[in-house]
Amino acid sequence: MSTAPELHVERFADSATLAATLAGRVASCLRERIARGGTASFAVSGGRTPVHFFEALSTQDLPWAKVAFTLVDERWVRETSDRSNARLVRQHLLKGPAAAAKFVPLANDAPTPEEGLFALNEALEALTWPLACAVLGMGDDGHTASFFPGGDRLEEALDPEGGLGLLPMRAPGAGEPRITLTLPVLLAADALFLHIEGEEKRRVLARALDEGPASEMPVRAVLRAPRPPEIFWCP
Ligand SMILES: O=C(O)[C@H](O)[C@@H](O)[C@H](O)[C@H](O)COP(=O)(O)O
Repeated sequence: MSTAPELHVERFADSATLAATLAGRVASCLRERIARGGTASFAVSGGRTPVHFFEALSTQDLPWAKVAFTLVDERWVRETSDRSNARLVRQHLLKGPAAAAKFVPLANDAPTPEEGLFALNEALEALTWPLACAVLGMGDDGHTASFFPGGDRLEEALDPEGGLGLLPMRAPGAGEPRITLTLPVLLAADALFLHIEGEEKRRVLARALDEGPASEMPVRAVLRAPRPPEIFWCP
């Protein structure tokens, strides 16, 4: 895989080994922040990739009652939908020791993300900002979070000086309307991880590391940040 020199790619033999290591890293970030400030928060991505990681994280030995977390992004669907990232979190992460953490979902009963935004921003005040860490995923189209190619608010979401932490997003490849943390909020985290699995994602990452506009493959905005994410990959 060709990478810019400053990018650190950790390769693992399989998903279980990757999950255990990433869960340990996230737990260390949280412990460090709790030691400094008493509480800590993080954000995770949804999709299909993070199931093993969620399971591994849920068993970490942490003072979970001091932890609050949210999603990096969410599809604007009910939690009964199997497209709901909150549903995935409740099934695979918010259980065992981790059930003592506070989970702030990124969707509510409002008909649209625009109408739900105010209440979500209020709910997010329960988190400790900036985040101790955030774990991103990546789609085959080069999106990360809900930074989709062709996203109607992509420019705003990727603006390093943007004042908003949470934005609705609609895009041709996104399916439902989405809601997403913005780039500055993610980059402000103490640590940022990009978790990808499989040969296709490896090829997508290689393309993203080439020159080209971030609007075409928005994950580039993260990869080109002054402090890029640590990349976790397995076949
Ligand atoms: O809600 C979402 O879709 C995600 O948070 C999204 O950004 C995800 O990380 C990628 O689409 C990868 O998804 P997969 O893990 O399903 O490939």
